[in-house]
Amino acid sequence: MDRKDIKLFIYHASQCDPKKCTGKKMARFELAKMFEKVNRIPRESILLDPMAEKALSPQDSSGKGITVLDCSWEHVEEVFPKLIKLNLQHRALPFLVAGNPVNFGRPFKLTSAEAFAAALYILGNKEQAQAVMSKFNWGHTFLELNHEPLEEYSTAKDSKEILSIQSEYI
Ligand SMILES: C[S@@+](CC[C@H](N)C(=O)[O-])C[C@H]1O[C@@H](n2cnc3c(N)ncnc32)[C@H](O)[C@@H]1O
Repeated sequence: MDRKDIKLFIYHASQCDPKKCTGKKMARFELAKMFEKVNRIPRESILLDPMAEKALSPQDSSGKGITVLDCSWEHVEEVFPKLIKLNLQHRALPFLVAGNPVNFGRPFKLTSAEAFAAALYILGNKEQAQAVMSKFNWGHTFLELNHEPLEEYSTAKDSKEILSIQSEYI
């Protein structure tokens, strides 16, 4: 059993199709708190940022929660740099492949829900990761496809070791 659920936050940039948005669905199920103002992002939370220099590892402190930026992939390069001045822990997820039908099999390009599940798994909250994925009919596929790397990442001691494990998969 997970020690304690990690708080999940979504900064929603209102750029996606609300019917397909995985962040909105998580908020509907009360699995994450969603807001549309940058200043609501909890300071010192982990921001899942695909362009971050540092990879997420079990060493990271999740006490202030995990934040995902739910925006269109076309805008990530302009939106993330605007958040640099906030006091957040920017972290990239290591090599994992998408299990959702839109980007199936594509490395690194995960939905918000997959990004949360991956981060929770790496940080040791495997049951919470499964609870997030259980709301999506392709959710089990994401966890099955990535079972081996996720298990390995969850035993890494730091970000450097995460990169060394990742190199076995790339
Ligand atoms: C760009 S949005 C796209 C959301 C999509 N429209 C949906 O319905 O889920 C996905 C977000 O998940 C997180 N994310 C996805 N892949 C990631 C990765 N490889 N590393 C870090 N964060 C990632 C980021 O916060 C990113 O902004």
